[in-house]
Amino acid sequence: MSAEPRGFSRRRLIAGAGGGAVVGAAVGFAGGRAASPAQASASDALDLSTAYDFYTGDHQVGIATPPQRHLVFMSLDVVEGTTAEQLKVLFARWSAAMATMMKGDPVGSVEPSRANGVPQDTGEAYDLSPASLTLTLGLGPTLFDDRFGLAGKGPRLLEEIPRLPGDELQAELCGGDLALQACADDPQVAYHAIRGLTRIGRGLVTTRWTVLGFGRASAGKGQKTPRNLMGLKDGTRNIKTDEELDEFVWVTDPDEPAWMRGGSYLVTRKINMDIEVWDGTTVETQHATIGRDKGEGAPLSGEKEFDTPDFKAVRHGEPVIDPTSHVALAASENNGGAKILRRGYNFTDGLNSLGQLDAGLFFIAFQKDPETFVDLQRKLGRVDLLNEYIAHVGSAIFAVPRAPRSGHFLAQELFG
Ligand SMILES: C=CC1=C(C)c2cc3[nH]c(cc4nc(cc5[nH]c(cc1n2)c(C)c5CCC(=O)O)C(CCC(=O)O)=C4C)c(C)c3C=C
Ligand SMILES: [Fe+2]
Repeated sequence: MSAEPRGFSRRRLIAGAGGGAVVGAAVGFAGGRAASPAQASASDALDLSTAYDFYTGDHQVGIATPPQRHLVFMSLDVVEGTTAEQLKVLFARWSAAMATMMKGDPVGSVEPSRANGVPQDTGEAYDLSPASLTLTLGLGPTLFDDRFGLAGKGPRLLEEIPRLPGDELQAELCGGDLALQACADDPQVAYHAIRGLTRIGRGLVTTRWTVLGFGRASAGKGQKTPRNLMGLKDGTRNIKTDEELDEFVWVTDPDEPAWMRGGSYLVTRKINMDIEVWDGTTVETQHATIGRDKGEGAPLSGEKEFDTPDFKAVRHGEPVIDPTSHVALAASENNGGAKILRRGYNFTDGLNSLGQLDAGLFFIAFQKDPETFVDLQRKLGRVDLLNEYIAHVGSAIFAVPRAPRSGHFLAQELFG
């Protein structure tokens, strides 16, 4: 793990949304193996006093960190005419502010002593706990074009994601010179952090697109598997061990720039769900589409959530797990052993122009080689049964530098 939380106070230990186990006890899943909501247990509890350290060693926080409940993700563009020197100062100021806010502290005065003073910190997180806030910086491929004196200095594998099968991308939801990811167990803490960082960048960066995420749709080490907006457990077979992180997530290539070694490549996909259509399908169709059942989250070839799927199992002459189901296509067994770290969130933008629920999965994946994602999505985009119910509308890639040493700042070596 890249960071151990500091401080643990029972005082602030609270149950998860809805009060957890007891409240949900009457709810169950039709269609077979019933989930017991009583499983919503202590592992679901939050400790809002938890604070992560920004200077964590090799890896930035917000990657291997067990996913928090809320996300604010902001893509930004750098203003034309900005110099590398100005970007250097911005990264230094951002790094200092990130470290401060992750401790739960304001970035300067909330209430200036002079009546005509402008507050340095906007104040909406003033009395709130750190709430496990993590702040993560990413650098997009366009940062390394010829506008800012950084051409030729980008990471080796940082290239725009190519057009992929089934893409319905909207330009205004794609790309960006820079990305800021804030994750926290209190949405206001995450929002305050992004607001503060964009304020520090005023005049140098402009906002491009943003996503507010909730209900973490992925599981980290020791976490109960959450559900996405299709009601499916998401993250069961996610990367969870340090060995897998070393093998699939952290950049180790000695030919990569020093500031990238220990970093990773972040891919985002804003994926709309056709929720009304999904909600009108039988549970049997839903199971077949994903290749797992809904209540327990077990592979259709097994009984329990963590049973290893048997993609060769046959019943009445038919494969038990459809080869075009989502998990059959995505599983590492069927992709030469390749794995990615998923760290996505559910999102909603309210209603679309037709009055339908505008919601879906803000998919986030970290990997040492972006080609792993591209290969997977090329396959999924062609034949995944899930495609009937989803549309990829946003896409971006960012290089995530390694964590800075104490007293240094993010991507410092980039500026010579
Ligand atoms: C290109 C990568 C992937 C995209 C895009 C993606 C979208 C997507 N996924 C779900 C729901 C589930 N995915 C599950 C497993 C799973 N998904 C991917 C990759 C992408 N998903 C992988 C690599 C895996 C693991 C496969 C395996 O090893 O078995 C699951 C099952 C539970 C789990 O293991 O996490 C669900 C459910 C949605 C709804 C979605 C787009 C909206
Ligand atoms: Fe998936």
